[in-house]
Amino acid sequence: MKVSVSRRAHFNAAHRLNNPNWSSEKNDEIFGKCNLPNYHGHNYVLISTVLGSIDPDTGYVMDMKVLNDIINEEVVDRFDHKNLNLDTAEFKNLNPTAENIAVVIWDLLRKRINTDFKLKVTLYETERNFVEYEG
Ligand SMILES: Nc1nc2c(c(=O)[nH]1)N=C([C@H](O)[C@H](O)COP(=O)(O)OP(=O)(O)OP(=O)(O)O)CN2
Ligand SMILES: [Zn+2]
Repeated sequence: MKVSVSRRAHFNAAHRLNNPNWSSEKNDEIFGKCNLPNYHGHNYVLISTVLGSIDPDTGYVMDMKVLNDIINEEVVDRFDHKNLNLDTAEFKNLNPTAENIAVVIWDLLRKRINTDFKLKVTLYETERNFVEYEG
């Protein structure tokens, strides 16, 4: 029997979508206002979901306090109030789209969560735009 546990977190960050191999005209055509040179921000909402068996001793799949500590250490401390393009190593050479941010976050969390568990991240960039990644 597998059960999932999820933890919601949030971080605020600035970004600019840009492909350095394209002309400014093409970047404007593809990314529109998301390519504006002075960056813009989002209130990102991250839902991290761990799927596994219930430990008969604790009744937990995974202690959500431990999950919360991992999310804070790996994601919130790293990205909150940062300019993703300028301030983070992860997006120096990677376009900080919601898709790429979700994959980067999944990789960071995956290293810290027992491989007995499946991991899924859902990242809301706006109230209406969200992406999901599960490896
Ligand atoms: N596949 C993707 N498409 C888009 C991404 C992305 O990361 N992946 N990102 C953007 C922009 O960065 C931003 O998310 C769009 O913001 P906005 O147009 O303001 O989106 P809203 O849902 O808040 O606005 P609406 O009022 O619903 O248009 C664009 N595309
Ligand atoms: Zn944006």
